[in-house]
Amino acid sequence: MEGTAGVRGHREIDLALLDNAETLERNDPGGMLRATASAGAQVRESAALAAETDLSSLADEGRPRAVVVAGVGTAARTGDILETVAGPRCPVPVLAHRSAGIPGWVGAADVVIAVSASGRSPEALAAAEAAGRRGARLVAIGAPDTQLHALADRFRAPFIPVPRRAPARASLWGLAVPVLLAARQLGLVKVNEADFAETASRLDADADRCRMTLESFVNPGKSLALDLAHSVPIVWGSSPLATVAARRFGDTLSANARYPAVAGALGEAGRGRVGLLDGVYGGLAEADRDIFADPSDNESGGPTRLRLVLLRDGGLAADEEELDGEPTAVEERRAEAVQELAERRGVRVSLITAEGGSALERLASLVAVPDFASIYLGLAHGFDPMAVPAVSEMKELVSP
Ligand SMILES: O=P(O)(O)OC[C@H]1O[C@](O)(CO)[C@@H](O)[C@@H]1O
Repeated sequence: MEGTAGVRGHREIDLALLDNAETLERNDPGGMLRATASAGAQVRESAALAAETDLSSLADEGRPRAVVVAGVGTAARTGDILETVAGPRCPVPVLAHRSAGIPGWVGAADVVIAVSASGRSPEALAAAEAAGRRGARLVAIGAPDTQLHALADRFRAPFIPVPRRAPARASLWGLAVPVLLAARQLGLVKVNEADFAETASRLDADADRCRMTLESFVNPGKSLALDLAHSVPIVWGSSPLATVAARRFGDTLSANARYPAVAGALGEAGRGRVGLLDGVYGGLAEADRDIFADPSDNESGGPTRLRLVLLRDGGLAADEEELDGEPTAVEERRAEAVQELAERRGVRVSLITAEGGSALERLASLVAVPDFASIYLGLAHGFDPMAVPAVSEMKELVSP
């Protein structure tokens, strides 16, 4: 056993590196920061490309029985986004399906949205193939001139092109917008042009606040990265929408920063995982913290500690949602409670509160800064945030 594959970077973070734009640029040869900063542009570009695609056949047979968004990784996250933006009033079930093919019950009454940034994930391809064979309505979304595109053509299904940006996780917004537009065509989600425009502006503004030339103390992406340095991040979302953002942060922390993270819904966590706060990395690790130490100094020599990242929806959810979903007040009380629990145990908390009017814009406001934080955290450890050796090796090992 060799045991050194994938070993790059350094265990201790390099604080100086974060404020050196030239080094940041050099250590990000693939341009992950730039690709992430294009989120707002992706929203505009995808909205325009989707508008050029004839989606009328999707609505021909009326409202479907269910919608399956099929893909893996970032592609599947677009299904979570659709589910949360459609909200509790969505008249049909929306399912993000992450394994190859589609569930056995899917048939002619359903719609399958097959998503793959590369246009060749086996999961999306198998889903498109199965949907076509079973007579389900199909729409495919991803890189043009790919296997997925060819499958859509074969089944005479609409294909919405999303120009390729490697890797897929840098294309979240470019992929999510066509999924929402396909669902809008089916009458399942209320999202309008103003929502897209405001979301794009929000993403632009956050990218500007997180730009590499801006120093850590005024750059929310860099300061969140510093908050998380040498910790085990626990990312909880206060609402279903914030939970999608929390899971997205779990994805990017793993891939860009190579940090383990526990990510999910605070409601669920409150019945079990919140116990982590009492444990070896929680209260026990905090018990012997030097109370005079600089709180911004994540001492690398000390014990590994939890860092709670709480993503709060901010009580902005439309009142009408309360009729069907969980009352906002309950979510807010829970968010207050977990902050209190953390404080009692000395566990540090990073808080991000959603801003904006529409669900999509609020989601963007919870995703943008964490996206940058994951990249800065990886860069501070000397990792190339774009090229992840374990992911490439995994692909090689499983390919036939
Ligand atoms: O649908 P795609 O573009 O092939 O990507 C699916 C997933 O596979 C990966 O590329 C990793 O293998 C992820 O980054 C991505 O989310």
